[in-house]
Amino acid sequence: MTSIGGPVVDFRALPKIELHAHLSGSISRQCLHDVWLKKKEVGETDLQDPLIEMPLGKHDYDLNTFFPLFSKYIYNLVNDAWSLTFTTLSVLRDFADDGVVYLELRTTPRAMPHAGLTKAQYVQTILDAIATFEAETPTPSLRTRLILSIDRRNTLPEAREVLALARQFQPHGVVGLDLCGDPARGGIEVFAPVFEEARRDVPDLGITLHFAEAAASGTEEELTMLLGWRPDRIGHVIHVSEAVRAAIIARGDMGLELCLSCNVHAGMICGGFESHHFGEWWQVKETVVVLSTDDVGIFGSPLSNEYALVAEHFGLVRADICALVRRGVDVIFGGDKEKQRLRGILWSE
Ligand SMILES: CNc1ncnc2c1ncn2[C@@H]1O[C@H](COP(=O)(O)O)[C@@H](O)[C@H]1O
Repeated sequence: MTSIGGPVVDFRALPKIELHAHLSGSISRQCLHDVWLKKKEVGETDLQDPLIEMPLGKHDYDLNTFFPLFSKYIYNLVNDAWSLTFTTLSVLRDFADDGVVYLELRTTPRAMPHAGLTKAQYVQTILDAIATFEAETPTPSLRTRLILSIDRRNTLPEAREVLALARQFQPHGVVGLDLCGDPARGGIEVFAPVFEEARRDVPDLGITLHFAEAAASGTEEELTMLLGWRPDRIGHVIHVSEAVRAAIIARGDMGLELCLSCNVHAGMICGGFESHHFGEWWQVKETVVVLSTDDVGIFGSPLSNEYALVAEHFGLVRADICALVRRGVDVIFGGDKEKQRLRGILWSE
């Protein structure tokens, strides 16, 4: 709650939309611990307790220590249909409890050979968990859609497979395609044909790209190429030159998924919250800023807290906060009907 410059805002009660949340990074440590306990009981894991691996309260993972959390730990723990369903349901519950009413969850399709799960079954399992969650909630206010991610480490055939899965599952709740992964990994120009095909052949599939997250992925050459793939939204948007900034503005109505806590805790920007580039963008009329959590399980800041942070550090008052949330609706991938539903739910003032 805050009373800065106007009536108090209960940020948790404030209905919010979340457009940039990675499934595996959104799992709470307690939930990972519960999975671990269950697997330990039946002798299915030799992994260390997640609460030791990632102690509660530790959020200062930088880009070197962050990515291995997935490849070396979380992917080895969440490695079958049961744990995938269990963790997905827990993530949905956490977002709903935090007042999120529309969620675009993103994930990299991952085969689980040890459990006999293909990438298609991985996607299907998550969509089933979303359907179960919506069916079990008496008056479901949270609606969830899925974005499939291409990881920068993927090969071209793997990237093509992600697009094929997105097309296959589009009628069942997949609404977009993402490019994510370690920004230190170069060579992403190989994915150009995949994103070009998506834009050309599946125009109603949204495209969002991790953009200028690190100096290595913030070269003029890479960013010009990424803008050439005609994304609807871009994420992080940190290392941008004046020329790229102008190109983003000139595009008009580009969604900017900004993740304050992630960027500050991971040391991706210089300085604290008050120096975050949210301050440079949120009043730019030609773009649409959407606050996002990125990986709430790792960085520990739910979406309600991201709103509290911008109120505290950038002086947004209640009317600004409500306008910021409402504006985000323009760039969701969930279609006009969902936009209409959201406009009826979100606070006007
Ligand atoms: C700094 N923030 C970030 N930047 C880039 N990629 C990120 C990320 N946070 C998460 N991921 C990507 O999402 C995967 C985990 O979720 P899923 O298994 O796909 O659900 C990570 O392996 C990484 O590739």
